[in-house]
Amino acid sequence: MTVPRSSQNVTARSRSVPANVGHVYVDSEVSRLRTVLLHRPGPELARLTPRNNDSLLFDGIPWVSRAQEEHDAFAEALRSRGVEVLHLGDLIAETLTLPEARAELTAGVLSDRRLGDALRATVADYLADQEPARLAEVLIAGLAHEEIKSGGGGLVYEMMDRLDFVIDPLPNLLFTRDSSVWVRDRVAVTSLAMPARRRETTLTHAIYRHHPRFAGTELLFDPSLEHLEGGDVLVLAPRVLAIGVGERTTPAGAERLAQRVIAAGLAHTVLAVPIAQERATMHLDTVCTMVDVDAVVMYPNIAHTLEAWTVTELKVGGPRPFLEAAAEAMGIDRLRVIDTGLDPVTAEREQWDDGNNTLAIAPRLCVAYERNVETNAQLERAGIEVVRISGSELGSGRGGPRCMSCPIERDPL
Ligand SMILES: NC(=[NH2+])NCCC[C@H](N)C(=O)O
Repeated sequence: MTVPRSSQNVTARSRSVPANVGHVYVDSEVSRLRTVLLHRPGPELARLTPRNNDSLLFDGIPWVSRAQEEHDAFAEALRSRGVEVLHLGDLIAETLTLPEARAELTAGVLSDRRLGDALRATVADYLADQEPARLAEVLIAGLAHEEIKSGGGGLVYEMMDRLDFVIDPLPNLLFTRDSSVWVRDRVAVTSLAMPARRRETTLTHAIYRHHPRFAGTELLFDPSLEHLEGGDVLVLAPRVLAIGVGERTTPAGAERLAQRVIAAGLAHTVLAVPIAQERATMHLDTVCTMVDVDAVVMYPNIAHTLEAWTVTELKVGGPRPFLEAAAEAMGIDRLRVIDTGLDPVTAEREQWDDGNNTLAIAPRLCVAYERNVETNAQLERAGIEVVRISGSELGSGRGGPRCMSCPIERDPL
């Protein structure tokens, strides 16, 4: 397997990463974005085949080099607007230079019960031989049976197909939104619901606890807790969160995060928003993202039927219309919905292609996939500047600019 460009750069870049620079602060969806975590896709995408793409949560087989070009353009669109872009692959490789973190991440992979003792010992030896950048690549792209020479004489290795995975690949790492989420100066390392994604949070968990850049950061949530995914968490306004509850985040996950942010004084109100439990609406951010301090772009077919339960320190109330509950919690008269005015079929097509999944760089300035022509035109008519990126390959994983980004620092509102 060839080493992707991102990994080749790891050592060069790692030397320049200063420890714990600046404060970390996210208390809005839209204020000026300063630092964001992305993942440049690499060889993990080349593991996708028509046999495994469904279980690996991709709707097609992406053309890897084109996906990388699209992603580079996305990163450049952010960088050229003054946003610092951190790459998950670099952070993992840097974290792996620390013996304690390396031991923890290796143990995480080796605890897979499918391995059995003999193969586990062989994989342990294989991993021990890899330098940090290559080990990071293995943890991300996985390892196939054919890449290791023997199985230590055990049954598991003998019975595997040569193309089976000894370590599963993580193609959905691309969607950095889901595996961690920042609320003010703390980070919630999430608890991912789908088996294909669970191991992602061993990586984010290790980064936030070991990487010097994040030294001293308190964790709000960890992967052993109830299911919660970052795509479901929206910071509507300072101290106001919305949490989608559906295919990925459970009511218990939403309740746990609500308790914690309220107890820590990071939020006074948390809205729990039920969304249809289906692939097209796997996270709240597939149907609704913020584009201004008081405006959202929303899937028109549900905009006026979405509901919310309101959780405060004192009580749980609801359900009521989401738009009403949100405006009240945010202390504004009205949460504007950018009326995409689309016919139901266009709306459904563009929702599927992540038309509602925009990433705000600043109020009224967002990144969106170019293919959602109608939604973008309506955003512009409503005064929102749209930075268009192509996503024909990236989109095959069903995620747009918001899913592919984890804001670490935004200016205070
Ligand atoms: N925040 C998001 N909407 N993320 C999209 C994640 C897509 C990914 N293929 C999954 O199914 O998990």
